[in-house]
Amino acid sequence: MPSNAKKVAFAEAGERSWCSTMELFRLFKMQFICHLFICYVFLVSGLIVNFLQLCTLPLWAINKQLARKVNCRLAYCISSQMVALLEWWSGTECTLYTDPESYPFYGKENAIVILNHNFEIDFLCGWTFCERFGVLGSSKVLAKKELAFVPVIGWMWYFLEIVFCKRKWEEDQKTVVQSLQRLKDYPENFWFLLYCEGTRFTQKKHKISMEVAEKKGLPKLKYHLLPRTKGFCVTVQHLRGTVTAVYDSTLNFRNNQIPTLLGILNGKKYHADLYVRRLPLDSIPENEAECAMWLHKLYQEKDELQEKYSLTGCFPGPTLTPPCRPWALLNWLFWILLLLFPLCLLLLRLFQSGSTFIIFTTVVLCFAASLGVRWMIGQTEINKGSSYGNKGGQLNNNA
Ligand SMILES: CC/C=C\C/C=C\C/C=C\C/C=C\C/C=C\C/C=C\CCC(=O)SCCNC(=O)CCNC(=O)[C@H](O)C(C)(C)COP(=O)(O)OP(=O)(O)OC[C@H]1O[C@@H](n2cnc3c(N)ncnc32)[C@H](O)[C@@H]1OP(=O)(O)O
Ligand SMILES: CCCCCCCCCCCCCCCC(=O)OC[C@@H](O)COP(=O)(O)O
Repeated sequence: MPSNAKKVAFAEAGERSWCSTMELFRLFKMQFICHLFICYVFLVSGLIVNFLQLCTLPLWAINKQLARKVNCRLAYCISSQMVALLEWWSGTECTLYTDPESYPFYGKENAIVILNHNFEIDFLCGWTFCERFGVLGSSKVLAKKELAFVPVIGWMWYFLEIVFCKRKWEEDQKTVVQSLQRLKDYPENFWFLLYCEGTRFTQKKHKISMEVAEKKGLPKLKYHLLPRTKGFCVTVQHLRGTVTAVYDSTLNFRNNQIPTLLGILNGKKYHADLYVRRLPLDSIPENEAECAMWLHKLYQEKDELQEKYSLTGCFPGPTLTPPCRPWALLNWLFWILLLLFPLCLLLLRLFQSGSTFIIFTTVVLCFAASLGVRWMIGQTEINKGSSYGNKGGQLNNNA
């Protein structure tokens, strides 16, 4: 055989074996036992971190800023596991569309991030960008109160000084303002995420919110719910001087993909596109009514941008994607290695004991833990979402 033909045959054989290895790996990622192990690592490491966070309580009294910094690092240990799952396990790609003048500011200043709320994993894509710009441990959000009770993540948020709301303004006003005031001397750069639509997009919620828009004489939106302005205005008012810009962000997935956390766990690869526009905070009116109108106008512009994306399949402007960093993966590997040994030891002891009762109890415990994680994943599922926004024209229509 001529040497060129040999080289081609060799390359083809190499490619075939690479493809079958990848196929095997794809099948491996879909196995329940893998998911069980990932969930075990997440739960046990998460509870260890929650416990360590609890241990930092006395430090708050002695050195508050140090306690906050320690808690940012501890929180990173949990949230970066989910980022590693997205980036390294599922191989999901995230492309950033933004202008080169704004790029150097990302991760170097405090900012309010406004994001559309259509996807079950939009928070996770947000976290990925936080990770790439080095603000994952300190990232904040105006979150619904129900999430504070989710083990691991919700408990971690308590120590991160996340702002919670009941989505009942009369009850929220005081606590939200107090929580925002506390962030004024935060020792780390942070991004404060606001889903101004207040709930995930569903056809029903969209129809109702457009009826509200009509009543208010506001233009109808095709791709967004009508934004709730109170949270945004109060955040701008109380973080003025602390935060320097608003990042108007719009997220989409290529080829009309509908990503889910279960899909990520099964190793399914998605491609996210994020468009970010940096708007200096000084450009936002101080007056509350004007600030609310500013937000409505922003959502009208966001809607036009979505229309362009749905027609062309991409956002306008250059892409400047920050590279994937190894730290999330290294943190995950650290916990895997740390927790693999006690698991093996436990299983060995279990089978050595030969006790049907102990084996049965362990199986029941594993089943209960996997149900627990399934419930946590359920928190991200839109069809299990709240009924907030399902009734129009009322001030308080929480689930
Ligand atoms: C370079 C890279 C850049 C970016 C990277 C991207 C992101 C990364 C950033 C950070 C990541 C950080 C963390 C992420 C991790 C996890 C996050 C996960 C989830 C948490 C998210 C949530 O929980 S969302 C739900 C909670 N949050 C919110 O609701 C926020 C928005 N809401 C508000 O601001 C509200 O105002 C409020 C909650 C403060 C109060 O709500 P309430 O309903 O009580 O009062 P409102 O006054 O707002 O509403 C009444 C007015 O609304 C009118 N109305 C009535 N019905 C409707 C309807 N169906 N639709 C619209 N409007 C309606 C009503 O008429 C009232 O009108 P008024 O004129 O009287 O005001
Ligand atoms: C490696 C990890 C594998 C294990 C996975 C465990 C997953 C736990 C994830 C819990 C994170 C919960 C965050 C959910 C955020 C969210 O999407 O909230 C929805 C709200 O905005 C709006 O709620 P709604 O009004 O119901 O639309």
